[in-house]
Amino acid sequence: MTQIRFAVAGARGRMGQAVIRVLNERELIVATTFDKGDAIDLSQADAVIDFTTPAATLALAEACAEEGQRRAKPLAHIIGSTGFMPEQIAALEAYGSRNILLRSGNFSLGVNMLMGLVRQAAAKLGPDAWDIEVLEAHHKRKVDAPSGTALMLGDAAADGRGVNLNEVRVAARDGLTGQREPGTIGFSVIRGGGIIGEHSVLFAAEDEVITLSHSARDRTLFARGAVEAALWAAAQSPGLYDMQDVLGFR
Ligand SMILES: NC(=O)C1=CN([C@@H]2O[C@H](COP(=O)(O)OP(=O)(O)OC[C@H]3O[C@@H](n4cnc5c(N)ncnc54)[C@H](OP(=O)(O)O)[C@@H]3O)[C@@H](O)[C@H]2O)C=CC1
Ligand SMILES: O=C(O)C1=N[C@H](C(=O)O)C[C@H](O)C1
Repeated sequence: MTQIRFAVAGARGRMGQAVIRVLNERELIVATTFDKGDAIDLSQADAVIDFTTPAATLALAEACAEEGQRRAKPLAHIIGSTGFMPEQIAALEAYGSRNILLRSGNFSLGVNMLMGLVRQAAAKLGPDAWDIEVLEAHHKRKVDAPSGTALMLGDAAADGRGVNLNEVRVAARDGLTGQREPGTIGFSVIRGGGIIGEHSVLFAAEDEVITLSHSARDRTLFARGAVEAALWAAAQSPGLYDMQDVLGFR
């Protein structure tokens, strides 16, 4: 089998550096790396690993599609960037007809496993007795909130209850908020120091609380998952995929 050639976007960033380390450790081919302001040349790459920003990811999706037109096999675009607005997600997903597009707010096995547990718990613990709250904590340099992972966990909880997260989401509380509305899913955010990524989903009833949580100890974890995802994606057809597909959890 021919070896997959990788491009790394956001190469000087925290995740870009971790991805390059993992690719080198695994003796995989790093064909090109680029950052903000660099020209994007994907002519030697089969898969692009992208931990940048929503705007950079959208531009890269277009570059992948244009490069894909020049060859028989489309490019795999592995997207770890978070903080997308709904209209940006729609624009990005349109590239699923031209690129192999795999996006996840968290590439760890643990969080993807947790999503299934949260969905299952939310399906059993109804809104009359159980309130769902998602808590997350990250380092002080993170620029988006709630985290992509928190939103994935919120989505899993909403899915378990058969509702749309956008219709039940409470993003912030401050001042005279009034009592909690039954059926809502609240999000709380902490930013500080070097915290890699802490996520919990609380199911709170009158007399008991269940907490399902995940703690990331090293961001290499996400880089390893993204490289696995890219190796998997390179063998797929154009379409929209996520880490649940890679792990066979769907
Ligand atoms: N899905 C997952 O498992 C994970 C997702 N993330 C997400 O990944 C993203 C990046 O995180 P992190 O590495 O910590 O952030 P950093 O700020 O450390 O890195 C982002 C990098 O992207 C670069 N960049 C910005 N714009 C462009 C552009 N137009 N083209 C190419 N590169 C560009 C930045 O360059 P410059 O500094 O010059 O602007 C920077 O080097 C965030 O959205 C974060 O939430 C993080 C960890 C895990
Ligand atoms: O910005 C980060 O650092 C992280 N971002 C992702 C997110 O938004 O969920 C994943 C991880 O928690 C680290």
